Amino acid sequence: MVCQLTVIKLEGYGAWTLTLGSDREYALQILQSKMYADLQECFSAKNGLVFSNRFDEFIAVTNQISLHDHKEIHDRLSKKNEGIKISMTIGTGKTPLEADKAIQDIKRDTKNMIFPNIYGLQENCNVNEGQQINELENHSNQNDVKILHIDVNGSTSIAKNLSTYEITNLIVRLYLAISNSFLKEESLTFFLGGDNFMIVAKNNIQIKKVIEIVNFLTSSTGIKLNCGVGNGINARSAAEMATKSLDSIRAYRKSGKIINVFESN
Ligand SMILES: Nc1nc2c(ncn2[C@@H]2O[C@H](COP(=O)(O)OP(=O)(O)OP(=O)(O)O)[C@@H](O)[C@H]2O)c(=O)[nH]1
Repeated sequence: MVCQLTVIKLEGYGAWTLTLGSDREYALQILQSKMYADLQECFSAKNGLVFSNRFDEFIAVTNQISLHDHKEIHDRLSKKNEGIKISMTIGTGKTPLEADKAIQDIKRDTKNMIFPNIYGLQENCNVNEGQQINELENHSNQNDVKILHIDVNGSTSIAKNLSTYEITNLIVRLYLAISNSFLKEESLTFFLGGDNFMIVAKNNIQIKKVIEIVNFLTSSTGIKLNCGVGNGINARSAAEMATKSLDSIRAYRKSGKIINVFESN
């Protein structure tokens, strides 16, 4: 039962932004969104999923993605963005929060730099005959990844009498409430756009607990939420199942059956 996360950071970014002068914001926004697109393309091709955490750093769920794969992506993106230093730190834990905290410690110690600007724990790597470290021991065939896809039930009608920015304010408040509740369960929430959130959850969270949290969020915010739960051997397959579960909730609703939390597999 292991969650593998990779934090991707733009290193020395703050200082580098100053070299662009004051008329820089548009350029930074273009760079950050292109970087996110490139990372999502590279990691999703290997069945991972990247969340744009704070725009200048990204959190990817990388179960089943090897150190060698990371190096390949790192080389490709470094070549494409020569002025910018990218770092990747790979960490594992029993829960997503534990993996995130491990990353913090791994990055602090330079002896954990396995390749230039790629950090990880040596003991998580196999050494092959050529004494080259090239694989993380992460090829579990178990459904280690659990992802929840939450969206607002009927957001189109809720938003009818609100302005664009008033809707944003509502979504931001909702984001904070979801993040706070799931962080207590060592699970990490990300905003996807529109009225959608994904939670990288600890894989032994009970469905009973998820229902309790979703009901608490609905009663404390006054906003009805639906939550699809998915499990998979990697992030993409877990996210696919979570979205499938959410689509099932919509299908049930159409047939008159109201369910707000559903797990497909
Ligand atoms: N990232 C992401 N965004 C989505 C997805 N589905 C819908 N959206 C976004 O969410 C917005 C609202 O769409 P819906 O959630 O379908 O609308 P709704 O009125 O809430 O309808 P129900 O969810 O069926 O209750 C859309 O404009 C999209 O921006 C999805 O699977 N992923």
